[in-house]
Amino acid sequence: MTNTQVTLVQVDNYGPWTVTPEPRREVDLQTLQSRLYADLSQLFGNREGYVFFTRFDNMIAVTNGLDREAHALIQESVANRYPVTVSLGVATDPSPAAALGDATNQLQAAGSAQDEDRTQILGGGFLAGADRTDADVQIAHFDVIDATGKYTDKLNAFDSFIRIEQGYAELMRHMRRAHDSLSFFVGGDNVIAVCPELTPAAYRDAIDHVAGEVDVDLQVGVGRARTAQDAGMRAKHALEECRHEGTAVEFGDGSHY
Ligand SMILES: Nc1nc2c(ncn2[C@@H]2O[C@H](COP(=O)(O)OP(=O)(O)OP(=O)(O)O)[C@@H](O)[C@H]2O)c(=O)[nH]1
Repeated sequence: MTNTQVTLVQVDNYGPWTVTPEPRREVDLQTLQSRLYADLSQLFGNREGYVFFTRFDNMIAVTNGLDREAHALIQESVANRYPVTVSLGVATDPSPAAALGDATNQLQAAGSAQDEDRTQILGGGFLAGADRTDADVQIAHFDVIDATGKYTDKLNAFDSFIRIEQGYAELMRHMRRAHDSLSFFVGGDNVIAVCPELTPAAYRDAIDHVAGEVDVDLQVGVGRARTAQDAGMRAKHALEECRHEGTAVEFGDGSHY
């Protein structure tokens, strides 16, 4: 069974800050948001975690291996570097969607995202070292088949973007509803999904669903490991197998579909 530790990162009281004392320049907000994401990617990444930008004011991380102390250090580092602080809600569950639900409850129970007195919350449960296994995290790396030939080299950049985003929107909804998974666009034509223990048939179902609904063809490599980064790297190698073998689903352990 998987056991995913998920951390919800929420920028404290960000909405009011963006308009106080008057609306701040959008370019400055974009710069702050992308730099904060870059720093968090390194801070979590140096400790074998993954973080996804989602809405920027809320980001979602897979943090197996990061204990309370590591989270507190990340929080302190952000507070020292930025004019904003972050709250962190943490939870573990075999289902990534359920873990995120519990992590979210930690912050919602402490107050509103726009409560000026609710800052730097660090709440929740961490996966104890003794309970960790080499199969706690399952990550799927999806990619659009021949996005360059079908879209990038044929359509203008915005229409290519629409196609890719449609594929992503359909995939993320389906993976959330049918398979309790959290899927994140990571750039280009790539989506990384954090999943419970799913079979090759479940991934085949997701690929067929997206092809049927929005006519975007996907392939996926799946990896399983102790940490997000190891699972993610295995997924990338499995995706290379898809490319070489012409298969739609590869698990890296030889099972494919
Ligand atoms: N974040 C991320 N982006 C990637 C990765 N690999 C490729 N990309 C992005 O995806 C774009 C398309 O690259 P590919 O997926 O290799 O190209 P493709 O034309 O779809 O070819 P096939 O995937 O072999 O069918 C690149 O320009 C990158 O932006 C990856 O591992 N991670």
